Amino acid sequence: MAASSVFRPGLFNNKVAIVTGGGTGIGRAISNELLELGEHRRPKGARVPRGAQSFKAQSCCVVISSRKLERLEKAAEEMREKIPPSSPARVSLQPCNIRDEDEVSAPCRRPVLPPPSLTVKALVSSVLKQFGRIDYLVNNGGGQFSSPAEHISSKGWKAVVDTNLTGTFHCCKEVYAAWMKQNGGAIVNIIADMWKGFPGMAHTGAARAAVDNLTKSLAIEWASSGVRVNAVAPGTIFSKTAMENYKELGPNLFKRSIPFSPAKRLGVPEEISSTVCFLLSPAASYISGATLKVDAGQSLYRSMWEIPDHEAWPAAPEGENLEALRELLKPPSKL
Ligand SMILES: CCC/C=C/C(=O)SCCNC(=O)CCNC(=O)[C@H](O)C(C)(C)COP(=O)([O-])OP(=O)([O-])OC[C@H]1O[C@@H](n2cnc3c(N)ncnc32)[C@H](O)[C@@H]1OP(=O)([O-])[O-]
Ligand SMILES: NC(=O)C1=CN([C@@H]2O[C@H](COP(=O)(O)OP(=O)(O)OC[C@H]3O[C@@H](n4cnc5c(N)ncnc54)[C@H](OP(=O)(O)O)[C@@H]3O)[C@@H](O)[C@H]2O)C=CC1
Repeated sequence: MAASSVFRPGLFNNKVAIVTGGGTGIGRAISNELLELGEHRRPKGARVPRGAQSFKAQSCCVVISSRKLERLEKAAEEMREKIPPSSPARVSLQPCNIRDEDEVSAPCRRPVLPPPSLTVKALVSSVLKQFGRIDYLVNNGGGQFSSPAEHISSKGWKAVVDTNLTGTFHCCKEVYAAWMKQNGGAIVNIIADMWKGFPGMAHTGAARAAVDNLTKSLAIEWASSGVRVNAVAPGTIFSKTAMENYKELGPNLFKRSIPFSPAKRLGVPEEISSTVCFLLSPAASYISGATLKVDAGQSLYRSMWEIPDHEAWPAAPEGENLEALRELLKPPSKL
């Protein structure tokens, strides 16, 4: 049988992608997949086939972007080391805080070292200057902290909503205005398993549900420009960086999540990146406005939030049904 028609050699050749949060965790796996650096695609012990084409096939220019320059530099260097000399794949980095839409800090005219942190507008214009096109946008940069809703400060709420909802909107809007409106393209938004609410992370649940809805609106508004907009909702996905975000709570938070997955294991970023690349690829040419859950069924299963036993609930209305229920719940009479 011929090689997979979904990820055939050269699928992403000459395309340009922006991956926010592209230097760590899920974003790193997406970037690797687009650059075809994914060792995981090769079964253990399998020999590289003659010509080795299939393993550097999805050569693409990937711009990884997030706030922390050092992280980006390290990630870009590691990725570059893996790109075979014969491959046209390129990785470029650009610090940017997706919360900043406009040219608050104007980009420098001459290249400077280190690159300045750009606003979203400046990021998009810099990528267009450098590569001349933007075929794909992956809105993966984001996150949150864990807290009961009653303890989330207004500043904390805004930080999470600004990052995950407004940041995603900024990136979609700017890439559309500056390139995709005239030239088409594909956008994938990373959201979360917030289908049963997100107790313990209410801010992110609200922001991600909003992005799910935004995905649908943009899919329709931008269809006539040939822009497809989809989302991916991951289950609990382990990476060191994701865990470290929760500081000392991290290890326990991720370990504790295992029984709540029908798979009885956590996912890894490479199990998300394949779906994202599918949605970007021509294999998904008839898919828009969709959110794909990549969670082993977690969203259909148990919630991690424990509700303690309590008697605070409003009483049920009196009547024969309540009487029967009381009868059922009566402790068995002693003989
Ligand atoms: C396991 C489950 C599934 C996993 C899902 C994942 O997504 S894994 C992937 C996980 N990866 C990520 O999540 C990566 C990205 N995540 C982040 O960068 C942060 O989580 C962020 C989104 C809050 C932004 O943070 P930032 O530093 O840029 O924002 P800032 O400095 O502007 O702060 C604003 C305000 O927010 C508040 N506040 C902040 N932290 C806490 C806290 N721990 N506690 C309480 N409150 C907190 C605080 O009020 C603070 O102001 P203050 O009181 O200090 O004046
Ligand atoms: N891991 C999981 O279980 C799940 C993850 N997700 C989501 O998937 C995405 C990737 O997470 P994951 O890889 O797991 O965790 P990471 O913590 O490794 O990734 C988060 C990335 O987002 C970047 N980022 C955060 N804030 C901003 C910002 N304001 N502007 C630009 N970039 C930003 C971070 O880089 P920097 O700090 O340099 O800015 C980092 O690269 C996130 O949106 C996350 O919430 C959703 C569901 C589950």
